[in-house]
Amino acid sequence: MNNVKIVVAGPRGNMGREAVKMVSGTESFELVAVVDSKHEGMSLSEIEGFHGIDVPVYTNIQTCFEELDVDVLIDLTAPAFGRKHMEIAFANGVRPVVGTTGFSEADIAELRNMAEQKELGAIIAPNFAIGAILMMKFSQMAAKYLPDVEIIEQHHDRKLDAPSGTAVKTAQLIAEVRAEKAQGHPNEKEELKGARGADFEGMRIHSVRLPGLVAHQEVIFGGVGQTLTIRHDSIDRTSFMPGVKLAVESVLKIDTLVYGLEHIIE
Ligand SMILES: NC(=O)C1=CN([C@@H]2O[C@H](COP(=O)(O)OP(=O)(O)OC[C@H]3O[C@@H](n4cnc5c(N)ncnc54)[C@H](O)[C@@H]3O)[C@@H](O)[C@H]2O)C=CC1
Ligand SMILES: O=C(O)C1=N[C@H](C(=O)O)C[C@H](O)C1
Repeated sequence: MNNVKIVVAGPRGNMGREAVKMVSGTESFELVAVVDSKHEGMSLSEIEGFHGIDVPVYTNIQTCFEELDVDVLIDLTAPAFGRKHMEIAFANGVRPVVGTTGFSEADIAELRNMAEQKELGAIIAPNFAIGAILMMKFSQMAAKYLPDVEIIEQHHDRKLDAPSGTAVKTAQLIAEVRAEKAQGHPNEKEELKGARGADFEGMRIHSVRLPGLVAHQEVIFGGVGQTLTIRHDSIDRTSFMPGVKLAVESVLKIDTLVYGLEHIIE
């Protein structure tokens, strides 16, 4: 089989840098270009940290797809651009693997329709780390028995979206096995707005943003006389790369949109 021809959008970001490294270091993958918010017309090799990676930089993703033969787009940009990039990828017959967070349930349903109309695979994965996928799956298992649950996610202070995509996905998975449930005292009152966090079908989600953090989440269950805490920590962004690689390999074999890597990892 020929090498998978890949474009990475967001190459200078925390995740994009790791993805460029992973793609360049994978024998069966070929990095054909990057899409950046600046540096149009340059070679990636001219940008600090990318010595020897001689591929063109595009600022217009449509032009990139028109000029090059591309199989897969890896999008690691910002919530405002993920959806647009996916639509342009579908229009050009390119399969998107998207780690960018901030998609609504309506976005995902609409994008799934587009993927199916074009018979193209697409993967949106709020978290590519295997440990995080297990944290979500274990949380879904625990919620059947301990339905009172709160989520505390902690991230670096450059993160644009809150709550994190992982926290939302965790709450969605728990909601599949738990009826909507008000938690806390029925007469509780927030003396300071936001003190009880965001409300997802009664589950509270709390977002911490601090320098020094990478990506961490605790799912805390409370029962009579006991608590259970399921915690995952990404202490380095290399934790996400095996999942990105698996998603690229998997997206070539499907013709719909898959939301969440738990559907790919058996
Ligand atoms: N699914 C997962 O496992 C993970 C997902 N993420 C998500 O990935 C996204 C990126 O995260 P980071 O790398 O930490 O952010 P970052 O801010 O370090 O990097 C984003 C990069 O995208 C570039 N960019 C912005 N708009 C662009 C556009 N229109 N075209 C091309 N490039 C553009 C920026 O210049 C920046 O270099 C976020 O949405 C984050 O939540 C982050 C870590 C893991
Ligand atoms: O922005 C990040 O850093 C991360 N974003 C993803 C999310 O929103 O869940 C995945 C991981 O938590 C890191």
